[in-house]
Amino acid sequence: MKQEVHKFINRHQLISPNETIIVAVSGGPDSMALLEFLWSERERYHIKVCVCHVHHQLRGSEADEDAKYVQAYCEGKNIPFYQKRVQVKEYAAKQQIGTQLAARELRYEWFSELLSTIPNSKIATGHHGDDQVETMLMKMIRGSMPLHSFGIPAKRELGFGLIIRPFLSITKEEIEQYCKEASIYPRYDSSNQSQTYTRNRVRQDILPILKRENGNIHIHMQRQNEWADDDHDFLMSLAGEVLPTIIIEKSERNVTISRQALLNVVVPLQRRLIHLILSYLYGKNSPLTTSIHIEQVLELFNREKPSGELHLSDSVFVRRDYDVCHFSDALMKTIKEREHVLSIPGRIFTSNWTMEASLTDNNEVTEAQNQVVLDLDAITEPLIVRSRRPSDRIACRGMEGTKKVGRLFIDRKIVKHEREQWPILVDGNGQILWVPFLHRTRLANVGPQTKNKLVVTCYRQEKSGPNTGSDSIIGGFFNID
Ligand SMILES: Nc1ncnc2c1ncn2[C@@H]1O[C@H](COP(=O)(O)OP(=O)(O)OP(=O)(O)O)[C@@H](O)[C@H]1O
Repeated sequence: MKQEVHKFINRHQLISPNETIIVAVSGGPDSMALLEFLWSERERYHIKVCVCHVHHQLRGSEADEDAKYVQAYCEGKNIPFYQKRVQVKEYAAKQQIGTQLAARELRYEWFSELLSTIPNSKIATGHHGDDQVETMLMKMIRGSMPLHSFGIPAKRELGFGLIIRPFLSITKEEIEQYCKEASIYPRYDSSNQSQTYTRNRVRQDILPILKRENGNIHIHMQRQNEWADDDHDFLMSLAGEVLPTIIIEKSERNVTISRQALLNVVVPLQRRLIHLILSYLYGKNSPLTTSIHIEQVLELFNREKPSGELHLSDSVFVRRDYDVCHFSDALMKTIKEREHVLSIPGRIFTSNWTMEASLTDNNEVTEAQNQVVLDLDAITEPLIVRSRRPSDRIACRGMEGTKKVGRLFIDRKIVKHEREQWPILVDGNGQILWVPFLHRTRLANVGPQTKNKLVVTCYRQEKSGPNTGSDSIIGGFFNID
């Protein structure tokens, strides 16, 4: 096991002489093993080792015991120990994110602070090969793959420093064995056993089957990651060279390109060119630069219809006028606030949700909380998606007369700020067809007379933190892990 780790550290040049490695230790087996490993090998690498521990104040006395355990271990070996208490619950409520994500964001924020205060330092975490497999599987399941590798990177930038993961080439089992041999008796986090979190379901149900098929799956996935990154770097450098040849006009907030010039290059370069443009306009880590958005833009450019629009968010806009395509957020200012035309087929993204429309002849398609099925010929096109207005009323199915949309929100106890962002589907006459998850109109029902069956689906976009796959979209408004 030790040899594997040394090989991995050298291959990825994770550690350099005279550095201080700040080991992020939860008290669990992975980070305790990492601490023991780096501490015992500190002379070999000519490094200083210290420890940081975050007290999340989430698991009552269990968390107090974790902190005491790590501190006592460090005192026993004279390892410098840093600890910080963070208010996860308050932060999660303020940011409207899950506690797991809130804990992670606060942890990484402090890691970043430590990197700026401790000179020549790096943070090391205990992520291992099984974590790698789980992460990649989860991203594949959610469909949130970026263009580059989608696993945990062996090293990446964090604030002004680097975070490294020396254990990615070994398994959890090897770590447990190492702990035993080194007489380390780590703490076990009871929430790791819970089936509540998607990761734990992947860990407990899917991973064992894959490992039974091939115990080296973590190595194969790690290799896949590394190759994907090499390919991506190469393709990105090519895309950088091609970019000026497709641009017609560029300003701080707009990019205009030639569609034909884009479509003349191979598809992997097309994807990266769009990625470069979106990153230029909206920032490298913007959730608008994911494979899903890129796919949508390419779909718009490849359609038979010579013109069309795509709304990637409330303020981000792509428009095709024959061969000239505009990427802009300034253009949106001229459009009526928060009103979007939903093409059929088509999809609209905002920072919070995705609405998707298509025609189907599948008789199995049914309505669900996040899906409505309508007779297209009974409504006036175009379909419009917009936020609510005070005078909005809907002719709810199963009810007489009309009901105020505001009342629907109140009845379902939807909080005020969510109401403002809730998508509402309206037809060309301004008739409300659907308030996703709440009510549909009693009009435009599908029946034997229906020739064109329209399906509209609404997805809530998950909010996530840095490098957790901030691009993921999940099906279901309330399904946030
Ligand atoms: N409370 C914490 N304080 C410091 N570092 C932490 C803390 N929680 C997690 N980490 C770091 O992040 C890594 C991954 O976190 P995760 O919660 O996935 O841990 P884990 O797989 O249960 O690992 P461990 O066995 O080390 O707890 C850990 O190995 C550790 O390096």
